Amino acid sequence: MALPWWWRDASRALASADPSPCALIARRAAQLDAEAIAARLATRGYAVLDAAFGGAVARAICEAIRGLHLAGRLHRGKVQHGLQQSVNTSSRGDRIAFLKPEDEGTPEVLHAYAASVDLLRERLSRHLALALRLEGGLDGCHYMCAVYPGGGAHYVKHRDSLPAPHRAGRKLTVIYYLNEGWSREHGGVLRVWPPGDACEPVEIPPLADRLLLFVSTLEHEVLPAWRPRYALTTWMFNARHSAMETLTETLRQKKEAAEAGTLNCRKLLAALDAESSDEDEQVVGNATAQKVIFQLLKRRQAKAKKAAEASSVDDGAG
Ligand SMILES: O=C(O)CCC(=O)C(=O)O
Ligand SMILES: [Fe+2]
Repeated sequence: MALPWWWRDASRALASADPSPCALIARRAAQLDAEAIAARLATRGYAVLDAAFGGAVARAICEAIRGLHLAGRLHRGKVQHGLQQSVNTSSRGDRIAFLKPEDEGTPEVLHAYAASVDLLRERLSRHLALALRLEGGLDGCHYMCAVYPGGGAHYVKHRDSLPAPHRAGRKLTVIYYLNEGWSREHGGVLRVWPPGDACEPVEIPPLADRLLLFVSTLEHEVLPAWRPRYALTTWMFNARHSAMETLTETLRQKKEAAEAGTLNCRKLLAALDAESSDEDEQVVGNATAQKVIFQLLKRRQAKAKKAAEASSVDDGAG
């Protein structure tokens, strides 16, 4: 039976069409040499891969992030102090958004990228030397897109994870750079300090289609960028260490709050004894107020007991 004319035309068109960025990502990701990347990370602490997914993929991802930026979905990057965060533009000038690939609003190409990087994580986590180096396996990924708007936006020297003896959850930082036509005068170079004291930093310009992986405890810094600079960052994490890190920090904060409460309580009681009312109401938290009331009740009880004893002595004397 002869095929209809449209069938022949359609199949020709399909065969000649460029594969979509999503298809390209999946294809190229499968070709990445995870074994070689893992070996390099285990020995040197970082690995740079150029022409990682192809220029078309970098362009499509860059467009998707630009779209999120224009739609107001990015916010100022925050500086982390334990579990607390604050905006500090002199430390960090980027605009970021954490991506949840499962969210409906996530562009398809970012979804495809996340799926492929997650596959790379699985393959990297089978490498024993790397697991030993990271003191744990790689259980999942968190994704963040970032735009440095130019005008000297930078990120001061920092680590994404605390080094030993801490066992932080983030194990590997993986950055896909998206900047076509980037040149020296645009700045925005990433400096990474490889392990070992004597090492000079390695300078990595954020060139389009470059994939950089490094151990998250390494110090690094983004030099001032003079043109908008786009990147998509993934943190590969160990689930048990992440949970322990959160728990340790929560306990530390609770202890700190309790200590501050005890101090406030002493100050308040001293103020009560001195019958002064200079204390700033703002320093009194709920827990502190409870402690103060409890102390007052105890004092009242002690006073009442003393008075009762005194009156029974009086009665006896009468
Ligand atoms: O974009 C980069 O090159 C690094 C950014 C960075 O260090 C971070 O977001 O923690
Ligand atoms: Fe970082």
